[in-house]
Amino acid sequence: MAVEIFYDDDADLSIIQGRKVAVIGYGSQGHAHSLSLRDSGVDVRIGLPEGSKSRAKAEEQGLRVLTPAEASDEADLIMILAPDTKQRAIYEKDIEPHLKDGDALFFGHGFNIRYDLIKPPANVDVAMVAPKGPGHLVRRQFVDGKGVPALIAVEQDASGNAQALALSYAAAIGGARAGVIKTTFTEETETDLFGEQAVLCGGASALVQTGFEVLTEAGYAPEIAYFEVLHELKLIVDLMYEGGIARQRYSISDTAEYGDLTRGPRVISPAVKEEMKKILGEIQDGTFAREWVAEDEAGRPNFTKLEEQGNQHPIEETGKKLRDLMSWVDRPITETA
Ligand SMILES: NC(=O)C1=CN([C@@H]2O[C@H](COP(=O)(O)OP(=O)(O)OC[C@H]3O[C@@H](n4cnc5c(N)ncnc54)[C@H](OP(=O)(O)O)[C@@H]3O)[C@@H](O)[C@H]2O)C=CC1
Ligand SMILES: CC[C@](O)(C(C)=O)C(=O)O
Ligand SMILES: [Mg+2]
Ligand SMILES: [Mg+2]
Repeated sequence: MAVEIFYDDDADLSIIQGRKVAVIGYGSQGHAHSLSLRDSGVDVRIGLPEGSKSRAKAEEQGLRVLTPAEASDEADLIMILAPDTKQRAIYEKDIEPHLKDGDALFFGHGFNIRYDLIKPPANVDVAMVAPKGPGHLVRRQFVDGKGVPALIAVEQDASGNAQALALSYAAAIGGARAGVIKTTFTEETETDLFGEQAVLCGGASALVQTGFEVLTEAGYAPEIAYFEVLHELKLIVDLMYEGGIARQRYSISDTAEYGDLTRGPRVISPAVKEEMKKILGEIQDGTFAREWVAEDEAGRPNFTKLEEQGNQHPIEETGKKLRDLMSWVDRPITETA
């Protein structure tokens, strides 16, 4: 099915400039949206609980910080950029009581609507602006005059103008410089979860760690293994980003390309594809969402254990030592958050 893609010329920035926006949360996405909205001439306030460690960062950037309830009450567009597992409680306590006719409730990811965790009233617009990239790069690219593509979706169009509002918001954070695709909450949620689990985060991290293990367990130097499977991965992916897999293959040696063509499918074998399909099925039927919500409610025991195991992986120690010797590589994640 053909998608609709919108660019800056299709967006009317004055729509979002006429709204009072509350951004709930000031983490990876929250800081990027808030600062870029402000730089685009939008009236923004931040909603954070008293005692939140993000408060100082937002205030240092000159943003007005209120509690989530105060920010929701004052605003007529509320963008929820708190962690997905916290959103339902925040919505019920701090947002829902303050929703008025004509308000808009915005999300940066469709999880809570797709899995029926939040059920907004009929008198508000419900829409999504989901950048297809990490928040710190959403902000960095905006500042550099570029943009990260974004998806927009409208779940509920109470005003009759929700799509134009979402597109205007997306343009204000730089998304329409790169392209804004119209989708649904369901399509965004399922493809985003699949992408991060199977390819971008889960798949890539496991590929790199396993490649490092195979080389070092065979007696090769960890420093060489690190450069080979992690550092150089960025340089190879940069070529894919610029010109697709074809450009990557144009730049590498024909020896590498023959290995790529014949060995790649042995690593990502039909069994791996079957596992990817299973993972997609668990996303589609709600198994993953139920598991993640229950894990969070239990205090994240498995998450914490696995995160710690990842931090202890030998590739991290080797990488830190090498990155410290390349001043241009280990740049601060962002100047702002
Ligand atoms: N990370 C990313 O790049 C992407 C994220 N998204 C989506 O964006 C949303 C936000 O994710 P992300 O930016 O990663 O989140 P982060 O974990 O980076 O930041 C969460 C923010 O919410 C704050 N917070 C925690 N509890 C509350 C509360 N009760 N009330 C108000 N604020 C609270 C945190 O404050 P404190 O400092 O006190 O913890 C923090 O500022 C999610 O829906 C996610 O799926 C979408 C695309 C990409
Ligand atoms: C790839 C992970 C992501 O979906 C993102 C940065 O887009 C996320 O949820 O953080
Ligand atoms: Mg994503
Ligand atoms: Mg995601």
